[in-house]
Amino acid sequence: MTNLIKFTKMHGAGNDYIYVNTLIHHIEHPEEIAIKWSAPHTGIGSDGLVLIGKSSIADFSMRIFNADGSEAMMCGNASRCIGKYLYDNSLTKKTDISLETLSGIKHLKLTVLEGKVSKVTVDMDSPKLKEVYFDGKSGQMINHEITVNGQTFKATAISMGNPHLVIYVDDINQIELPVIGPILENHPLFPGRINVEFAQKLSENKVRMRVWERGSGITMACGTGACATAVAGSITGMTGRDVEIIMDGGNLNILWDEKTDKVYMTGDAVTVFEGEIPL
Ligand SMILES: N[C@@H](CCC[C@H](N)C(=O)O)C(=O)O
Repeated sequence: MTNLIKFTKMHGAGNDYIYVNTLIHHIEHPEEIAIKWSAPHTGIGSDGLVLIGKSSIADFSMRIFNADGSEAMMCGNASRCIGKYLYDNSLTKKTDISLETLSGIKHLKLTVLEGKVSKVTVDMDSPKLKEVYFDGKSGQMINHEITVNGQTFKATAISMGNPHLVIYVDDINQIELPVIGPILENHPLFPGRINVEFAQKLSENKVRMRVWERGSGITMACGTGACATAVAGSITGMTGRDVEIIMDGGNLNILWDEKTDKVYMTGDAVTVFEGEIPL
């Protein structure tokens, strides 16, 4: 008998994932399923697969797999969508939800409009600048010069639970993201690969950003990437600590709180459709 799996396609700022409630359906090999279902022509089409599950240390848990099947530690846009999924499907009545991720417990604050979640603020915890994810050495990488295809960029590495390389440029339209993105993702400085954000300051509190995601390529938005971009903007003196990040698929508001050192991300969460697919 065919095992039909119920899924929900959701997006946050255009970053789209397939969501499965593992309280109902067990997914044995998520790495393989993520590749199969994310394929645009032969699958459902998405930036990856997100599994919602139970947790012994938080209200629920999240696992996130990129379109190439690699598992990531954290996903900002998916964490907001999970908040919507849980509330809109009556899996919780809470509007403050704790979510276990591979990078720790995150706290979600839901805004409910006419019985449905319209936006979510996530406490993304403190950014880390000294995490060992580049070059096998610890230490900071702030405005570090990296040359790719004859172009030299000033890059800042930040972990928001997952690794990001943020590069501020004068004109983002001059950046050939499909060419430069994969080179930086796989640069020898980053043995674990890295997410790459190109950013252009529009004003003290507005930044245009485009992303090349590790394991998924160009996506319309990246929540952790938006947080890293705001933090990099602030530490390099480009922006303030309260910034709107404008991406291809939508905007996110990022606040890096001076008192607590925590980063708060606020944005939409949208249900696109529900379906069933054979495993
Ligand atoms: N789109 C995400 C991040 C997904 C994981 C990332 N590609 C990685 O491998 O670290 C977000 O919204 O944060």
